[in-house]
Amino acid sequence: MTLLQVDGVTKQFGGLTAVNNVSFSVEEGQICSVIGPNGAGKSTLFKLISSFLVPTSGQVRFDGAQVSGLKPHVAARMGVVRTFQETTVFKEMTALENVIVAHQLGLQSRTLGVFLGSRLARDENAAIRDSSSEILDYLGLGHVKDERAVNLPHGYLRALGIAIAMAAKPRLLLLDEPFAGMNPDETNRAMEMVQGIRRRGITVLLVEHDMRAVMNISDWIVVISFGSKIAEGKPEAIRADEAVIAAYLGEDDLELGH
Ligand SMILES: Nc1ncnc2c1ncn2[C@@H]1O[C@H](COP(=O)(O)OP(=O)(O)OP(=O)(O)O)[C@@H](O)[C@H]1O
Repeated sequence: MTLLQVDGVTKQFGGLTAVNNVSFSVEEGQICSVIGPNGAGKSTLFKLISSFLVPTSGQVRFDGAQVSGLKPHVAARMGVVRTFQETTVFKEMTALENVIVAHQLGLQSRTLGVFLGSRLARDENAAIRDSSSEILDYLGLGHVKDERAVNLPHGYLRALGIAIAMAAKPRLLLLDEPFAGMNPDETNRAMEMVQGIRRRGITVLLVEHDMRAVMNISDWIVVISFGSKIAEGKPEAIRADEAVIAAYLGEDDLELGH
């Protein structure tokens, strides 16, 4: 079943067309990656899909409903959740407290805090704590859950950003360059984490520069260059695609996953 449909999406900034009539779809249960050289328009496309930018033309549909133009938190409530940058992690709080707060923020917007102080609220708080612990355990962060975020190494902080997004119970999780700045060990752990997220039944769309990681974990890859889609397909086909190879020529990290 098609979960996400990107339909002829274009974004112009003044005279510059950052994303040019891009269409593709993501099937439920897949890991789909959007890749492209520097400045190709990946970040812009990511923001268009996560409703942080409104397309100049075209639309994004999720589970049949239009999400482009909605406020990001409304799209999130529908199940389209993006990871949060490290800056939105509360550095002085522990990893567990961060995920609990993320759960509570979601809950607050649903119930307006009407249960506050009630027995139901206490039960709900216990459930939130359990669910938060479970997410951290699942993502391999169980042993650092009582560590303050400020003390966590880079890779763990990234994983915590994913844990925070998981608290919003996504159907589609959008990951913005999840492997950027990671060493090979961290990248391997992060790749396992993404596969684990999919095993939980969550569809994953990631935007990434790191070809190697993308080749290893993706079911489907969409390649953009200068704002336009130049190829899409399975990793083996993308690796051999001449337009893709040409687009990446001259990049420092030309690594088509070999
Ligand atoms: N808010 C904006 N205003 C004007 N131009 C923008 C804006 N955001 C992006 N651009 C331009 O759109 C083009 C695509 O940028 P974008 O950041 O989406 O590319 P990218 O593929 O994510 O690049 P990178 O891999 O370097 O992050 C670039 O030329 C960029 O300068």
